[in-house]
Amino acid sequence: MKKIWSPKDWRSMPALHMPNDYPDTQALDAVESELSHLPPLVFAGEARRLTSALGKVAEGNGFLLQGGDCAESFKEFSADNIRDSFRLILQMAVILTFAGGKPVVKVGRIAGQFGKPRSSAIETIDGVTLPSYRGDNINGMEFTEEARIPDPQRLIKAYHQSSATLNLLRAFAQGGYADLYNIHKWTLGFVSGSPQGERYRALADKISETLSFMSAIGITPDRQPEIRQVDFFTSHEALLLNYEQAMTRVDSTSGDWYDTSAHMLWIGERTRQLDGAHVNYMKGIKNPIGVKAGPTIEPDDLLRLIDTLNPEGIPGRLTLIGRFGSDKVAERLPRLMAATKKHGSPVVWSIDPMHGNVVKANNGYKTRPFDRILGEVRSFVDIAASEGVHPGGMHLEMTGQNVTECTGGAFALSEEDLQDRYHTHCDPRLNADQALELSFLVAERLHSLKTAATKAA
Ligand SMILES: O=C[C@H](O)[C@H](O)COP(=O)(O)O
Ligand SMILES: C=C(OP(=O)(O)O)C(=O)O
Ligand SMILES: [Mn+2]
Repeated sequence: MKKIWSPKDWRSMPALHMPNDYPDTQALDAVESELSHLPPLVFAGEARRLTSALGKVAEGNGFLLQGGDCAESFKEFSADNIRDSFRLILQMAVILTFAGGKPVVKVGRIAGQFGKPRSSAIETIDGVTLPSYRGDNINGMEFTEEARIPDPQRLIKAYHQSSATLNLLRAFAQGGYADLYNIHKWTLGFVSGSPQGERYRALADKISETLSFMSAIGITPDRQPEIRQVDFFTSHEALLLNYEQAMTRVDSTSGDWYDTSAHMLWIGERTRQLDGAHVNYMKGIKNPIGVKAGPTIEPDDLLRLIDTLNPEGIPGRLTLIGRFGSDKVAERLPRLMAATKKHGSPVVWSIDPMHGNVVKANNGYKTRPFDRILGEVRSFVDIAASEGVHPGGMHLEMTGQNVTECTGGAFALSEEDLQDRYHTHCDPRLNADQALELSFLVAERLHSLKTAATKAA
């Protein structure tokens, strides 16, 4: 008889990258119990709506834009930061929708993206060695012995920050801010004078003209509420399975298990072992899920993951997030796409051009050159076209703030510039200007693909 899945089954399996050095395990148990009684952050019906939107992407009728911080933090938590990330995603979505002529599904790496898997468990500075920082929901970033001790109360704080973040996002998405008639107002302060700001303004002018035309022929917001509001979804890496387990609830309408900590969850590159705890947990929840696929994955491994995570072949259930590096994508991706196409189970193919393109600058900063990021996305689009697969999405680490963390872009940020505003708690993010530039360049590629397909038809 088939064993019935339970949200705690993962506990008997190898769980990589989970902290096992909480000094007080009873305090951790108490926190997990407290979390399991706190209200859900998202509802099953919303997660199902995202699955269905992603199902359309899997069919080739849409594009997934997923992005946000590498690691959210307690320190950078503010209404302005949330607004800036939200409007950056809206702007990017407008650019991509206009070029592709297809709906853009908007998913933030936000309201729960705290825990980080690290390459090394320890960090040494000036001869002092301490445990690595692992995300604000585990320990503190300051380089002191005390800060680096895991504290379970941080999970509670992260829950409440996620809840407040979601509350504001829902208000922005549904309460008028995302109204397409506001399209000019979304321009971020520091971007407004840049080449990308100019380009965005020209696009916004065109859209405003279109809205006036639509209104003149009777297509008004009271008839088409989509003009006034957007669907915006949240996501994070399902790394801390004790937190995810505590947020897992049975949906009363379907009787299915949902992880109510976010609409979409994904499995990281370091925790996608077929017989590991993370895959076991993720196969039982009904949310739409993603899995990162890096340069070491072979087609057979990927097909086994697809069969395990989406045995019923539900469209929109599974997103594959490639992250190879601009120098490896051409060698690794074609055979993976060919294999998933032949296999036939529906997937969304997305690209994360961030995690395979990390370099260490001469001054020690961890950075990512804009050209490599762009290069990986362009290769992804071209490879998908030649394999007959839909280039379904893009997964980015970015912020609405004017940071200097990735080199290059229209302002040609140099390695020396990195020290000016390097604020990330983990990996370097695209700033708003770089993210808009990338969107325009990717949009051009998607547009020429669309034009070529129309001509061939
Ligand atoms: O975000 C992804 C990983 O957590 C991150 O790239 C790890 O960084 P590290 O190599 O500095 O540990
Ligand atoms: C940890 C991450 O990436 P990956 O699992 O692809 O290394 C991440 O997306 O922050
Ligand atoms: Mn990262």
